Amino acid sequence: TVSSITRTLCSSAVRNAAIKHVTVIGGGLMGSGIAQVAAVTGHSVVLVDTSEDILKNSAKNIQGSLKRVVKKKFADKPEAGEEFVQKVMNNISTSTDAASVVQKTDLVVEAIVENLKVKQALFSTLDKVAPAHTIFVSNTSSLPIADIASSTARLDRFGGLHFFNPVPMMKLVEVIKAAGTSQQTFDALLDFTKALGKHPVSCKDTPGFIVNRLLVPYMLEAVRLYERGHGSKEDIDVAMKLGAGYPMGPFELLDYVGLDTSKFIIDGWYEKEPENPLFAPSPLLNKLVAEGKLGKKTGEGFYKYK
Ligand SMILES: C[C@H](O)CC(=O)SCCNC(=O)CCNC(=O)[C@H](O)C(C)(C)COP(=O)(O)OP(=O)(O)OC[C@H]1O[C@@H](n2cnc3c(N)ncnc32)[C@H](O)[C@@H]1OP(=O)(O)O
Ligand SMILES: NC(=O)c1ccc[n+]([C@@H]2O[C@H](COP(=O)([O-])OP(=O)(O)OC[C@H]3O[C@@H](n4cnc5c(N)ncnc54)[C@H](O)[C@@H]3O)[C@@H](O)[C@H]2O)c1
Repeated sequence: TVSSITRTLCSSAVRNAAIKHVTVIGGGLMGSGIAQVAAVTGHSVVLVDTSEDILKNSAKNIQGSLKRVVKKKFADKPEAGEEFVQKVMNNISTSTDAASVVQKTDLVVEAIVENLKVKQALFSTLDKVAPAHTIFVSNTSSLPIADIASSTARLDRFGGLHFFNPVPMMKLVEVIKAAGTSQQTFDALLDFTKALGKHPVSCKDTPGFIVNRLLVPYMLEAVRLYERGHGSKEDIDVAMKLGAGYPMGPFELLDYVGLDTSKFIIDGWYEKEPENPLFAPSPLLNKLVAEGKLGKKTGEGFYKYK
């Protein structure tokens, strides 16, 4: 029955775990996925964003993604599938006021815009109102965890959890131990990652951790290859899919990740290491972002959608 499946998903691991209640800040691409996965695995989740309209859209996206999962899992039992979606959605509430909801939370996962000052301002506010035991993590793609944590007085209870897009499908989570992160916090984050059904890898607090330090320069090299006229976008994408076994080509993946997020990442690294040719800005990427063509999420990036 659906209850037994839900019971299996919401395993006793969650009942005994240190992290039961999770606040996810940012209901965009990543925050919605993180909230979904935490809710599916039996955690109580509050999803926070800046407006009710955005949160309505986040809930719609989570429901859409759950329906894709259910279509397979409950192929011959659509009613049980509906019940499952409802149960998961019941584990998620929403709010536009982070400070008022963190009072009961064990973990705050931040997935807002990739901007150090904005992230610091958020954590500095939350640090004053969250309970002492609450662990803070950022899902940042490229910023040093220690720089974000410096806005708080809980360096030992601050770390990184870097998820991958689309969160419900991607098995990896990079767990980042910054200079101040305590072993107890790091262990709790490893346990939480496993309770989500994900595979953790341990990372140092270095630019791009593991995946993005390799993936982002690769994607930018593809844009530069295209800018030089050495291949069409379509051919470069097909080449990397059929010749290197990647599920998406670099242009498809840039559109999927978001061109604004990709630009934030590369600009930040360029500022720190302007002599590194792998971090050089791309005129084409900058132009698309200036035109509001941010990829799949806005209907157009390197390609058109819809
Ligand atoms: C920059 C950041 O800091 C870090 C990052 O996140 S970098 C980006 C990392 N992500 C990647 O590299 C993604 C690469 N792409 C992929 O792995 C795959 O293309 C993909 C899993 C996204 C989609 O798979 P693909 O076979 O191409 O397409 P599709 O047939 O639509 O989907 C495959 C399955 O995934 C499911 N799926 C895809 N997206 C989903 C979602 N958001 N929710 C639920 N299910 C989803 C589909 O239902 C489908 O299931 P089925 O095969 O059993 O029917
Ligand atoms: N897109 C990816 O593939 C990916 C993968 C891993 C990590 N990340 C990182 O995750 C974070 C979020 O990325 P995304 O792709 O989900 O972005 P997104 O633009 O889809 O969503 C960000 C959300 O945060 C909200 N927000 C902004 N400021 C806020 C605030 N002060 N309080 C509450 N909500 C606020 C926005 O309204 C928006 O809904 C970034 O740090 C990004 O680098 C992105």
